[in-house]
Amino acid sequence: MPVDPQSMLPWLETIVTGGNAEPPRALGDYLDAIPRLDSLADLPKGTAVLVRGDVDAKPGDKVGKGDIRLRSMVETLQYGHDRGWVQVVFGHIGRDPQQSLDKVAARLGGLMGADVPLIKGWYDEQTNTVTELAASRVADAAPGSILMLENTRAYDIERVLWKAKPADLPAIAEKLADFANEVAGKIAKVYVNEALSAGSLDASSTVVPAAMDRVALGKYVASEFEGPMKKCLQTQLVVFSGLKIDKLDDLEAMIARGTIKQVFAAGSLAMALRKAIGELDGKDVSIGVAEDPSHSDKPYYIPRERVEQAKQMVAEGRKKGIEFVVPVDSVIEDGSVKEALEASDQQFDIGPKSSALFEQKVTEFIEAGAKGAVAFHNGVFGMFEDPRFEAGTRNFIPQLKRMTDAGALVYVGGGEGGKALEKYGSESDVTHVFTAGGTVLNALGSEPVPYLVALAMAAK
Ligand SMILES: Nc1ncnc2c1ncn2[C@@H]1O[C@H](COP(=O)(O)OP(=O)(O)O)[C@@H](O)[C@H]1O
Ligand SMILES: O=C(OP(=O)(O)O)[C@H](O)COP(=O)(O)O
Repeated sequence: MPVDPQSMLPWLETIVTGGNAEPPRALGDYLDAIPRLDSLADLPKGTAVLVRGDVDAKPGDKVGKGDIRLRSMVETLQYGHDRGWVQVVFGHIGRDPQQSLDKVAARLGGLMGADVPLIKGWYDEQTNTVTELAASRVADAAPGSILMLENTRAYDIERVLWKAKPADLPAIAEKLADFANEVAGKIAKVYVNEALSAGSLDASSTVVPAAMDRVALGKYVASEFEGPMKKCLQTQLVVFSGLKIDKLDDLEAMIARGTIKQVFAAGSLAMALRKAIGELDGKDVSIGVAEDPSHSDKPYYIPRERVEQAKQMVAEGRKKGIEFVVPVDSVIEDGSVKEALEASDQQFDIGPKSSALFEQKVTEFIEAGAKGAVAFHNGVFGMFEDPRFEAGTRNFIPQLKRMTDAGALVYVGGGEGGKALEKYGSESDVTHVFTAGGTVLNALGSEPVPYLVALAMAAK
């Protein structure tokens, strides 16, 4: 059904405010509201179906390399192929709008044992229309075909919601409604989301469903949310690290769920927590340049309100018996190790005493009876791409294996944490590795996953 700009506006408000529901809906509520792939079993042969695909991949020289997200789509695409649907896979690759999906289309073709032609120039931003070329390629495709549209981020409209505030929405609602209607009118009116990692506010994930007659969750995405993701909602031990301080919101939401007993933190989060713990215990802890307002434009900067937030989290957490395990030393910019940072120091990794402390705390977790306990690991402990700052991350990966071997269920978020596991250990060291980073944090943390919000609305 075409969507008009008046109904697009509240739709967009819901998307950019992260659900906007009171009380906020839980992951399970969104999942219950969205049909699964089997609900489309009655679609006749030849039906065009848009598949929002997890195409942000870097296929290596052979199958199995860099294509895990593409392999995650195979079951859903095979299902549609067996029913003779014309499946049109679309999605983004990287953040550079010039990047092409040609290698991705070729690898997907290899995985499916079929040619997957890539349709370039499928949208005209001047006229805000799907091109005739793209429309006719889809209309003329034989039943069972799989086609791919070129990188959705080649078009500005795909990214127009990224920084949009509610006040900006009236001015863009019409254009986005036109976009959704064009795609529905000229490509397909049925939509499947099989893109676990597509967690940003891309129009292909959050706006196009508005004009669809029917939507469904793909096989892989549904099973990841229903299985491992729901299991992670019961985490007892969480390891959180990385550079993004807004992960503090996600950590707070995870703690609020009430199952967490131990928090291991490194990176920026640990800086905020170290400062907070120091202030609560009456000690003056410096976190170096991370608290220097002249660095407020830097990614490692920790605004004062984040320290206040961390203080509240620690104070309340301690009352509930939650243990916060934070670094006791840091590797700074020149590669040396310091226990107390000076005002001009920037930390790039945790130090050896911290690694020993983390190992000791994992031992305590195991000795307390880890069997069946859930551990969730996200991020990296330092700038691990540089050998001078990799030791903290490298030393912790074997701790994940120790927990797994002791019977714990260990889950690792994709993104950098997943890369570190691949580099210093192996997937078999843990229970499960997600093929997404940001989406997992959304699902477990403070904001709902935008595409689940969109699909739940579309399903209504
Ligand atoms: N001190 C640091 N601690 C953690 N990560 C850092 C640090 N300095 C730089 N980084 C970089 O930040 C990236 C990871 O941060 P982040 O984006 O928060 O994690 P993720 O992508 O897993 O969500 C890595 O590329 C890492 O090299
Ligand atoms: O690789 C991705 O996410 P991830 O690094 O959170 O796993 C996705 O393609 C999302 O990418 P984006 O953060 O550019 O939207």
